[in-house]
Amino acid sequence: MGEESKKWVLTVTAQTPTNIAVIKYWGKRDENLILPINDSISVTLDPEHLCTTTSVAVSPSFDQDRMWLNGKEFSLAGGRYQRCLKEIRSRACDYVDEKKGIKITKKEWENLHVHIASYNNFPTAAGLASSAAGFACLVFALAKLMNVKDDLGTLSSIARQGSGSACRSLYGGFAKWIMGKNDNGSDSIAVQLADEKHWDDLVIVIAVVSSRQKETSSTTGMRDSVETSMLIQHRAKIVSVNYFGRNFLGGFWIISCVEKWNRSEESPQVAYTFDAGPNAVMIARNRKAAALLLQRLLFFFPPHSDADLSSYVIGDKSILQDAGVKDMKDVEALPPPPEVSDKIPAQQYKGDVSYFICTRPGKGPVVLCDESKALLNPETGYPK
Ligand SMILES: Nc1ncnc2c1ncn2[C@@H]1O[C@H](COP(=O)(O)OP(=O)(O)OP(=O)(O)O)[C@@H](O)[C@H]1O
Ligand SMILES: C[C@@](O)(CCOP(=O)(O)OP(=O)(O)O)CC(=O)O
Repeated sequence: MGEESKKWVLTVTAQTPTNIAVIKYWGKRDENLILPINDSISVTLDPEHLCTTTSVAVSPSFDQDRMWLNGKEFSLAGGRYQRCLKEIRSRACDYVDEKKGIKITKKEWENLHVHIASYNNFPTAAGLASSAAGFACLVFALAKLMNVKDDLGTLSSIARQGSGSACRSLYGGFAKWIMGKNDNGSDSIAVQLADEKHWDDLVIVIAVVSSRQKETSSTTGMRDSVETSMLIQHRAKIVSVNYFGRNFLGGFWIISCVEKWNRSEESPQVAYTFDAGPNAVMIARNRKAAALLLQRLLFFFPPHSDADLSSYVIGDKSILQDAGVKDMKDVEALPPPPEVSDKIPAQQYKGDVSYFICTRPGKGPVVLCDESKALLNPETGYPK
C-alpha cells in the first residue's frame, strides 16, 4: 500500500443505553462464553440520562488495536474484549466509499487495526451497569464500521461475551435475555419484549448511594454465589446480604421507606431492585407515583444544607416540578409522609444518598452522525 493510500481514516460513533434488570441474571454455567443459569428481563434506561458513547475508527496507518475509556488509554488485552473484536471481525463485509476512494474487502478487515474511544456519562464500575452499556456500544459501533449485516440478536450474543448484561442493551424498552441450551451459546441471545412506548409513564429513580468503584465486581460476586451458595435461586437475598458492604444502610432505609408506603396504599406504587451494589433502583408505576416517591425520598434523604438541588436530583427534572419542589426551601418544608406515625418522629438521613437520577424507559443503540459528538478525530483517528 502506498503512503498516500495509508492516509484515510473511517470512523463511526454510536450511543447505547444501560439497562436495569427486573429479573436478574446472577450466575453462569459457562464463564468463558458467558452463559447464564436463568433467563433475565430488563428495562432499558433513557440514554438521554445514562449512556455510553463510543467512537471507532479504522485506518491502514494504525499499527495496533487501541482503546481509550473515559479519556485514559485502557488495555484491550482482556479475553472479553478480544472475543468481541474477533467475533465482529469474522462477520465484517466488503465496504466501499467511492467518494473517499476507500475499498475494504472482507479479507482485508482481518488485518486492519481499530481505535476505540468510549465515554460513560455516569460513574464506571459503580453498580450502574457501565459494562452493559459499554460492551453493547462497542459491539454495535464496530458492527456498523465493519458493515456487519447480522441482526441484533447475533450482535446481542457477541455483546454477551463482553459482559452478560450487555446483550440486553441492544434494544430499547424491555428486553429478555434467553439463557439458551446450546453449549456453544448460539441460542443465548437477547430479544425485545416491548419498545419504550409500551409503558411510557413508567419512571425509574436511582438513588446513588456511592459512585465510588465497587469493591466486588458482578463477575466475582456471581462466581462466589454459584460456588458457595446452595440457595442461588433465592439470589435476591444473597445479593443484598453479600454486596451492600459499607453502604448497606443507605439501601436498607430506602427499602424501609418504600415498603412502608406501599403497605399504606391499596396496591404497590413502587417496586425496588438492587444490582450488585448499594444503589437502589425504584420503579414507579406512573408519574404521579414518581412525584409522591420523590417527595418521600427528599423528606427522608435530604441533601446537605449547602447542596444544590439541581445536582442532587438529575435526569428528568420534570418529576421535581410534579412533586412541587423547586428549591432547597421546598425540600426543607416537606412534611413527613402520612404513613409515618405521628407519635414517633420520623428519622431523616441527611447526606446518606449522593444524588438521585430520575429516568424512564429509553431507546436502543443509535449511530450518531453529528461530528461534534465523535470522540475520535476524523482526520487522525486519535482521541480529540
Ligand atoms: N464504555 C465502556 N466501553 C468498554 N468497556 C467498558 C465501558 N465501561 C465499562 N466497561 C468495562 O466494564 C467494567 C466495569 O464493569 P463492572 O461489572 O465491574 O461494573 P458495572 O458494569 O458498572 O456494574 P454492574 O454490572 O454491577 O451494574 C470496566 O472495568 C470495563 O472493563
Ligand atoms: C446484578 C446484575 O446487574 C449482574 C450483571 O452482571 P454483569 O453483566 O456485569 O456480569 P458479567 O457477565 O460477569 O460481566 C444483574 C443483571 O444485570 O441481570
